[in-house]
Amino acid sequence: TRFMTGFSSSLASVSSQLRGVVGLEIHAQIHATSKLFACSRVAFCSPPNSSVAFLDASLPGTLPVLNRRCVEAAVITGLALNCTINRKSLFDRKHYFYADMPAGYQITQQRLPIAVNGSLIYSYFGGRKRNQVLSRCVRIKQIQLEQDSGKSLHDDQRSQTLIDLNRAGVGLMELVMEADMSCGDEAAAAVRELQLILQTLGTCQGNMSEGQLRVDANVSVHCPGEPLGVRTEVKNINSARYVARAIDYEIQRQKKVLENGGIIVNETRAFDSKSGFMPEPNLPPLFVYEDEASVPAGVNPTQVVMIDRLKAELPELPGVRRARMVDQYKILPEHSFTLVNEDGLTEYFERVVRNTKAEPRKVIGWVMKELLGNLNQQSLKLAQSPVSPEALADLLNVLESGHISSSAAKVVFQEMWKAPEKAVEQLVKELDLGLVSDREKLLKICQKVVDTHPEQV
Ligand SMILES: Nc1ncnc2c1ncn2[C@@H]1O[C@H](COP(=O)(O)OP(=O)(O)OP(=O)(O)O)[C@@H](O)[C@H]1O
Ligand SMILES: [Mg+2]
Ligand SMILES: [Mg+2]
Repeated sequence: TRFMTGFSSSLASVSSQLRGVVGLEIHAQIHATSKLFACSRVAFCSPPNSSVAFLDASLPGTLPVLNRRCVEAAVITGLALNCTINRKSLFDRKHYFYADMPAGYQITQQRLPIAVNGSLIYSYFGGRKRNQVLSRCVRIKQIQLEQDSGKSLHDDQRSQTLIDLNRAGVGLMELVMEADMSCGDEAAAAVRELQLILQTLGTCQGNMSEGQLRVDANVSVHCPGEPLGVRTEVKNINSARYVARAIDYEIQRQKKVLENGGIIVNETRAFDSKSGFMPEPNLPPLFVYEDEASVPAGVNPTQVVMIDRLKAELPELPGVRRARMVDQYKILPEHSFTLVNEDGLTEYFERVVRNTKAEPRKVIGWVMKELLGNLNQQSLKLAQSPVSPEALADLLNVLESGHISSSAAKVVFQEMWKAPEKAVEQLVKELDLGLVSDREKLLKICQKVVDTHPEQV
């Protein structure tokens, strides 16, 4: 008995030291009109098998032709994630047998991927009360180009499996992250930040529920300072919330298994088997060039991917934009997150600021409270707002000039929402909300109040 007690208490103390370790692999469908190696369209809601090139169906005699747009998307994404772009990368075949992969292999980049050694900086609300903005960094091991598979559709009534090849051959970027995270919240925040970056770049539409962004979570537990534990893999998670839940569940499960003296088994399916790679014989090495000067003679510079050109066209990334908002307009970091998360909201805010004398810090209050409040209440998108940034700026100018009080301005805003065709001045007049500044008039009003209230006087 004494032995058993001692044994279980030492296991319990091991368990309390155990920490989760998380590494993500993320598949992002490249936003392009055609597929990675064929001219068939990338179509999301079209009828099954209506967008299938001979290559997608693996007809004999077909050969892959690389889509330049997909390479550019991977390079742009790599640049935005601080990666080194490999001037030369290679394609490989990964063999496995699945009904929705008619060739029996996937073309991917196993040996030498297009981008390596990057990083993703993300923030999340943590701390005891979850009200602290914590900043983290996860290393990106690599970004590889590869083909998506088709889809198997199971018809239970007829007990049949049907194949839809519309998705077969769509370009994917697989982003492999190092196992730098430790819980579901971190992973979910990293996925959200990546989603925002991809959407800003336009390299992936990032709609998770439509499968445009799919997450595989690798999870293990270990005691800090000791080697990493055996990982298990939860595949194809299609929402950031599920990423957090699946990971936290898996960390708890593994802790319990170890606590009860069990071992973690590497649960990777046959689909992932490491065997079965070979160099793709139908595709030459992929070269990208630094600038025009580095393009070899005889190669048409309009037909190649040039890094300096893509770099010059990179948009302002979410992290940079948030920092600029805080710095330039002296707004709260929380508000900078809201501005960047809502499509077009930064532009709206900046347009108001440009057109008004009101301080940016005042403007942000109106945008966060009145504008977003009304939009949320009516489940409207920003683009559907009846009040334009210029109209809000007009209102704030009238408020600044002292013609109306701030509570009256709020009433006017609600009226503008209902009647966007009316100008601010007109509404102020109609509602009789203007502040009286005529001394004579004010005296008369005061005298009348005094005269009619002798007792109080
Ligand atoms: N002990 C560990 N605990 C948690 N995550 C880990 C651990 N070891 C590796 N990982 C993560 O597992 C992932 C491995 O991905 P990688 O693509 O290299 O291989 P794979 O999962 O075997 O291949 P596939 O692409 O077929 O799934 C990386 O995101 C890495 O960070
Ligand atoms: Mg992988
Ligand atoms: Mg994996």
